[in-house]
Amino acid sequence: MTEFDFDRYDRIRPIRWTGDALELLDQRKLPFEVEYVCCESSDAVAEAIAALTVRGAPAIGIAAAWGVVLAAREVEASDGADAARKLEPAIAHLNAARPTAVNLAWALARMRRVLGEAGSDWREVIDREARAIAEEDLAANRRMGAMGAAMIEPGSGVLTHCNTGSLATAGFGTALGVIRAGVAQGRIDNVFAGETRPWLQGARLTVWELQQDGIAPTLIADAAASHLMKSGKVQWVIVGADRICANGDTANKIGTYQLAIAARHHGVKFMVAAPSSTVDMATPSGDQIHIEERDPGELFGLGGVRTAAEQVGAWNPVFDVTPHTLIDAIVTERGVIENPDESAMQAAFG
Ligand SMILES: CSC[C@H]1O[C@H](OP(=O)(O)O)[C@H](O)[C@@H]1O
Repeated sequence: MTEFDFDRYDRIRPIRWTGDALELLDQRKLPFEVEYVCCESSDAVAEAIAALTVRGAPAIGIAAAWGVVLAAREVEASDGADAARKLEPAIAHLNAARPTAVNLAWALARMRRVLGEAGSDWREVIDREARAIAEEDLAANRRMGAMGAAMIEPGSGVLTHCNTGSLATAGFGTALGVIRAGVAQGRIDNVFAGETRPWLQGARLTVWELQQDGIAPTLIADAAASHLMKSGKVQWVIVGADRICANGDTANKIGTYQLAIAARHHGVKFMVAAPSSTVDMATPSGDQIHIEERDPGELFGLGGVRTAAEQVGAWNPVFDVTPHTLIDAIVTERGVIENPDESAMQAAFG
């Protein structure tokens, strides 16, 4: 990977700190409009996270960290402990914006911790911490890209789900980072992307992102995944994660679990790529993960046009849990865990 030209493959930045405000690339408008939303308060950041203006597990953690910096503009405090007390309502509000991705709580816990230890320079301390969270995420993604790609045989086809690229992170991406690196190294010949209904992260975001890099993806309906695997055109399913538990069970975008079941049935390998900030050793297994349920209205139409019959009921869980037994490899910046289970996770993260 020393030869990898990151500048060529890593140009999208979904989160920009101006020094006074947080600019978020509005993912609700992509791929047709590339427009940044300007957040000048922590409430605006919390709202942007809840509305999916910014989305993707690492990206919402980074945005929330900058949300704390914005909240600090409204507070007078003598030292970090005093500031931490006064900022707690804003931090709690940010934390409640979305429940499943642990990166949000993780980033806010980091901000709380440094505040608690800071003196009168607490404003600079939290500014530095928010910047560090973003920079570390980018570095982690680049490392994961190298390690994940190394597992893929040259000439392979891969299938991915949802959007795990630059848009979902500080840059480069998790699963999509592995795919970018794999394409650049000539290991991956074909990239298939599932639409990812109902919000269409795959069709609207992943496909657009890959096109920015000059990579031509093939879009499939989510329902076509098993048929694709049976055709022999993919050797790996590569996905991101919103929370990885102490036994390796992994929460990710709804539809991931059925991809893992189908992959095992067809002898296709299944890789999860996520930074260590997505690992939650305090949650023993997937049974304890809070699965976000969004507005059933997301299922009733497409692009503002109603497609469902009137007065129908709907259930809209937006994540599911893949049991660790269906995962061949978890890749974080700390290394690769093959056949993850409780003891392998404990050895890597305990
Ligand atoms: C590397 S992002 C992880 C994760 O975030 C996505 O969810 P959402 O679009 O609802 O924020 C999806 O599950 C990705 O795999």
